[in-house]
Amino acid sequence: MAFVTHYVRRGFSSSAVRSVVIKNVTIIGGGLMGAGIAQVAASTGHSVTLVDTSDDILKKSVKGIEGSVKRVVKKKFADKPEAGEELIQKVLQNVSTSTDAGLAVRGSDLVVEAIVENLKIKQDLFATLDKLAPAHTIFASNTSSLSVSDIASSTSRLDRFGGLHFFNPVPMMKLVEVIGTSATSQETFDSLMSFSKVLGKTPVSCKVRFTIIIVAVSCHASKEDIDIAMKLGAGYPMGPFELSDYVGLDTIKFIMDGWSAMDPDNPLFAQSELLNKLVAEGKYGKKTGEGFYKYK
Ligand SMILES: CCCCCCC[C@H](O)CC(=O)SCCNC(=O)CCNC(=O)[C@H](O)C(C)(C)COP(=O)([O-])OP(=O)([O-])OC[C@H]1O[C@@H](n2cnc3c(N)ncnc32)[C@H](O)[C@@H]1OP(=O)([O-])[O-]
Ligand SMILES: NC(=O)c1ccc[n+]([C@@H]2O[C@H](COP(=O)([O-])OP(=O)(O)OC[C@H]3O[C@@H](n4cnc5c(N)ncnc54)[C@H](O)[C@@H]3O)[C@@H](O)[C@H]2O)c1
Repeated sequence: MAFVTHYVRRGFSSSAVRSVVIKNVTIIGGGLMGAGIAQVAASTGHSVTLVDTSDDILKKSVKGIEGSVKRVVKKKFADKPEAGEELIQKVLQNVSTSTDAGLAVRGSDLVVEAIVENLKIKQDLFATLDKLAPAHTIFASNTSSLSVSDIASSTSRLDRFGGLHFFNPVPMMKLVEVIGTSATSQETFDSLMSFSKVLGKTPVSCKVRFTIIIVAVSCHASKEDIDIAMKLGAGYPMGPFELSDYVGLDTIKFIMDGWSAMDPDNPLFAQSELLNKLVAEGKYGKKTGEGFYKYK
């Protein structure tokens, strides 16, 4: 099923409407976020290629997608199990996997990157893909904290580059931040907004930083008290420590290190000994079974 995204070029009448058909989506990075983005794209009829560095990781990604779709179906199709099973199969049929990003992007209309939160690695990936993807292909990064302009700077398609910042867990969170750089064309920005809506998300074009997590990690009250206080006092569904374990302490450390490198004198970005210790011990949170909290 192809989704035609109509847009009006800036300054042209609607008769000049050009359409971008977003049907084939390549997602690079099959971790927490990439697998979730692949799931919602496949669930809305897109043909998805999920790329990661090994078949073992991709097998785990697809297993995670299947488990997540089953959780959604269990609720949505409680009284129609056959229809639910049909949806599960349909979603899985829409997802193919590859360890060759260069090959995968050859047929893509949109490439969404959700790899490790490291600027150089993202830039190197996009520089390679820029030479192999078709001219019309839009590139988007799911980065939490890096400048989309900096990431885009390694490519020649600055007008067809933006940010698509999904929130974790992707199947449940409606919010998507669509980031346009000063070079992003209106067509690209509109296409990313329309694509997010087709996924059933609510796109906004702004940047929200998670200061709450930074402040909490530097607090000296117990993690349990802080989490309880934020849930019961501020209505958060998860406290900052619980959320950090959910996001991944490795990712949070990448973000903190990036911000402290950009703004070394800002006390908000001072190194956290506790966070550094946990990451050094491989305790990344829910994804490794232990972070600030232990998981069964
Ligand atoms: C230093 C700077 C740090 C920056 C950090 C990076 C920030 C990043 O860039 C932005 C973010 O993402 S920030 C992060 C932003 N994100 C947040 O802030 C998240 C805040 N947390 C929440 O919104 C809720 O706790 C959850 C929705 C996660 C869980 O819901 P809950 O009610 O608390 O508890 P529940 O019992 O678990 O689930 C109930 C039902 O929901 C369904 N379901 C759940 N997960 C599912 C999945 N993955 N798939 C499918 N379905 C899923 C399922 O039906 C389940 O029922 P079941 O019978 O168990 O199958
Ligand atoms: N975790 C969150 O809550 C969250 C939320 C929003 C945005 N983000 C952003 O999304 C991105 C991914 O975060 P995550 O939590 O999914 O990380 P993750 O560690 O769970 O997954 C990253 C995946 O990328 C793969 N990868 C790394 N380099 C690669 C390459 N060159 N080619 C292909 N695959 C590669 C890794 O093998 C891994 O499977 C980061 O930029 C992060 O800032 C994370």
